[in-house]
Amino acid sequence: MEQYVIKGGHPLRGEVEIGGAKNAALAILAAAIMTDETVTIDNLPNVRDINVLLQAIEEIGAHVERIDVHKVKINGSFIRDVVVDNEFIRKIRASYYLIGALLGKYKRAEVALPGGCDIGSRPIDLHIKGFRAMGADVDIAYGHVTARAKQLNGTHIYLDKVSVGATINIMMAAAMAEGKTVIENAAKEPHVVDVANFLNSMGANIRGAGTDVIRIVGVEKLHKTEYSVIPDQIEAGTFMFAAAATGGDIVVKNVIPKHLEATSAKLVEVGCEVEEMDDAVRVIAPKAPMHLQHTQVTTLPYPGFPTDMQPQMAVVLGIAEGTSTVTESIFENRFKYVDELTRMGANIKVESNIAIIGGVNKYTGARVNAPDLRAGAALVIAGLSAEGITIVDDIYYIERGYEDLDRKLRALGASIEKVSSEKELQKFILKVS
Ligand SMILES: CC(=O)N[C@H]1[C@@H](OP(=O)(O)OP(=O)(O)OC[C@H]2O[C@@H](n3ccc(=O)[nH]c3=O)[C@H](O)[C@@H]2O)O[C@H](CO)[C@@H](O)[C@@H]1O
Ligand SMILES: C=C(OP(=O)(O)O)C(=O)O
Repeated sequence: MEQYVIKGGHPLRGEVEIGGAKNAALAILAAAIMTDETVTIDNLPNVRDINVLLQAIEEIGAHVERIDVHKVKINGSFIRDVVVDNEFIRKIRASYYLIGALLGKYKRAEVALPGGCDIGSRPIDLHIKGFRAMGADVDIAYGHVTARAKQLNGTHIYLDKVSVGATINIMMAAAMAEGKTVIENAAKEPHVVDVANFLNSMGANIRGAGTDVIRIVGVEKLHKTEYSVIPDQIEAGTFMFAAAATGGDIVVKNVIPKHLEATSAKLVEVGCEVEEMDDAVRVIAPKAPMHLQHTQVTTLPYPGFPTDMQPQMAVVLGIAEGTSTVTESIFENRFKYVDELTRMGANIKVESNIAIIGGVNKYTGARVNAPDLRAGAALVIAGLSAEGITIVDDIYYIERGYEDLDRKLRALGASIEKVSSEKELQKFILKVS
């Protein structure tokens, strides 16, 4: 089992390059099978979830050619099967996009129920409501979602909750349905816009992505394209908070600063300087962490503060002066890092969906478990700012969504190593002691 071992206390300095957005790339890879022509996708993050989805696409017959670790060519004309299931695909969330993609193209799909981080109950009722409204029969049995339609028809759908997954999934199916679909109360996240742009580059007719009403006129066929995925706002934000927690000064490159506005605003509230450039942001943190100031944050759909940044922000607030609150309004089980952080000296009380955080002077190193992807990243940040050695177990979760996190942090001056044995762990400890 691999672990991160971190010797805290080094302010991050220098430049870091951000990769492609995992949550955009996953949907785009699924959508790529909707044409029989070859699609080239660049700026993919080289992370576990992407590789799992590519394998699943290959297993149903699509040709996947790896140009390099960030670029693939996909040809969906060889697909012979619409049943998607293996032990890995069951663990990722974005498998659900294959329902929309296969249903749109072949009018039938059978896909294992999605997994993903255990951050709440995460139903897919809105996805199903959308497919049914387009005329599909949808059943869930034996751990599979089965959807079939003689013909998919455009429809008018109101999403009762703002859902990224349902918005994108319905948009994909509707791209090849008969007639016009209107999605109301749609999610506005940058990756929704990126998937719409990708589909449009294949000949789809989607308007309004990025607003809360998306209009799609179905087309009969989609065609080849070459596309580059947008930068990952969550990876970028994670580095920005890591700079804040360590009293650092970093330039985060290859980002779209507009996508980072909520994160930047919160960093300014806690006392950091944030400088926006064309495709980069610089974060300059106050030198001693306790010079950070308390604040309040509530997670909300975009353009609100992202739930995927909530644990990382909480770690920063844990070493800020005064009492802060973090309200999680999207997922009911996203405070699983609190017990771990408490073992590092944090003072956090959770009441319902609110974490009340009393700032402490510093964290102290401990052995902690990554309970999920972003909580794991948050514990790495805590380790970077802590006194002493922190060992983060279960980094499998972190690698679902971060490419080379340890290498990128080391390039910023952090003392962090990925180890896979007790011997390697002891060697690192000896080296840094
Ligand atoms: C692979 C991927 O892109 N994952 C992201 C996606 O997850 P995911 O697509 O699962 O999240 P949604 O935006 O759909 O969920 C938002 C809220 O709607 C609820 N809901 C959703 C669908 C549904 O059919 N019924 C329902 O009740 C969810 O339980 C949640 O409370 O968006 C989340 C919110 O930005 C992010 O945290 C995840 O990183
Ligand atoms: C929750 C996340 O991913 P998933 O939806 O794939 O579990 C995330 O990216 O933070």
